[in-house]
Amino acid sequence: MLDNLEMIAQNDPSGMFQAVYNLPEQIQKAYEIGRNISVDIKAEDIDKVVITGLGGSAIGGNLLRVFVLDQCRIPVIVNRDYVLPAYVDSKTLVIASSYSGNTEETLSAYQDAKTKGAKIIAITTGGKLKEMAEKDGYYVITIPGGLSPRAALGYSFIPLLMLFVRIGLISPVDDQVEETIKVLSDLRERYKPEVPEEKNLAKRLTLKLWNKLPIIYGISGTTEVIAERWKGQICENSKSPAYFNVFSELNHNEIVGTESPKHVLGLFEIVMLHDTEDHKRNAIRMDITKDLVKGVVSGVSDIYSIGNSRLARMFSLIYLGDYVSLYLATLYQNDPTPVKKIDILKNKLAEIKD
Ligand SMILES: O=P(O)(O)OC[C@H]1O[C@](O)(CO)[C@@H](O)[C@@H]1O
Repeated sequence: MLDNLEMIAQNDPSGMFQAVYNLPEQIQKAYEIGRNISVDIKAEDIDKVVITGLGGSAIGGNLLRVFVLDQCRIPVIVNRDYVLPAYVDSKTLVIASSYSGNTEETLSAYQDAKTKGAKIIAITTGGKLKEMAEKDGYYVITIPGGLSPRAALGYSFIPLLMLFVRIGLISPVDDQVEETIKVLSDLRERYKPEVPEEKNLAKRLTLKLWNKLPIIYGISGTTEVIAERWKGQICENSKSPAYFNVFSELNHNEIVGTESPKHVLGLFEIVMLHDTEDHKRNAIRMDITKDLVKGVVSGVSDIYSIGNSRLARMFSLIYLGDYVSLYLATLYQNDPTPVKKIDILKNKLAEIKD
């Protein structure tokens, strides 16, 4: 069914498949942008980093938070609100991340960062954020426009990673970026529409999730944000629901909610994301949980990261989720690009001034 290339083309008039296919090139360009960052902030000038953004931009920040967990000696926090926490001060680096540069919560948080006297860096394609940050004299990392924010994860994540290296918060990542580009370039030749179902993991997994409720499980400290990314991509690209949760937390509550109602649970199709750096006890928890829910839910699939470096493994899982969300969109006959409900919401919000 997913081998019908004409059907895929019809449901992707705006080229989201192409944007996903181009992720390795995007990461290469993002890396070059990152290498040219020339801020004069030093690690000793700051005692925490707050990345403020929404949706795809928040995911970029959140991936960074997890990526640096084993190295960075100061807290990295992601803020998705109009305001920043009270602990933001002159020793805080606030990174305002908005692909469009016009997301109202991010613009408001940017103003709050100014009021609180934080050190500020903006990452954006333009919009009001770039205008304000340049006028206020803050450093702006300008990334290329023309994509949906969720298709620009390379641009919203890699330059921030390079910024962390530049500031001295983490060690260089050049080899990891290189490996990531290689791994993704290989994976796209395995996941692309021309590869038939029997050889294409992305298509086979999509067929399991089709007409079901995808539940994506990650593990704290490794795949937690990737599970969230899968959920977001399925919702925005496929226009269908999906949920995610994280081990071990879900073992302390969600696991109990698997007895009734049976007809609803029977629609749950679980995807468990695995990584070589998962805490051993969490890996065991995943196995036990699988046994506990088998026969109750529709099915459980185990997906393993590919590659040696942390970065390559992270992106290998993200990439599969991106392709799955596009194939699901195809099966539901939805164009992955437009997000009409968000547009309606934004228009209604614009009518209401406070
Ligand atoms: O990166 P931006 O442009 O601030 O957008 C944030 C999020 O807002 C949306 O544009 C929708 O409101 C998402 O698609 C996006 O991920």
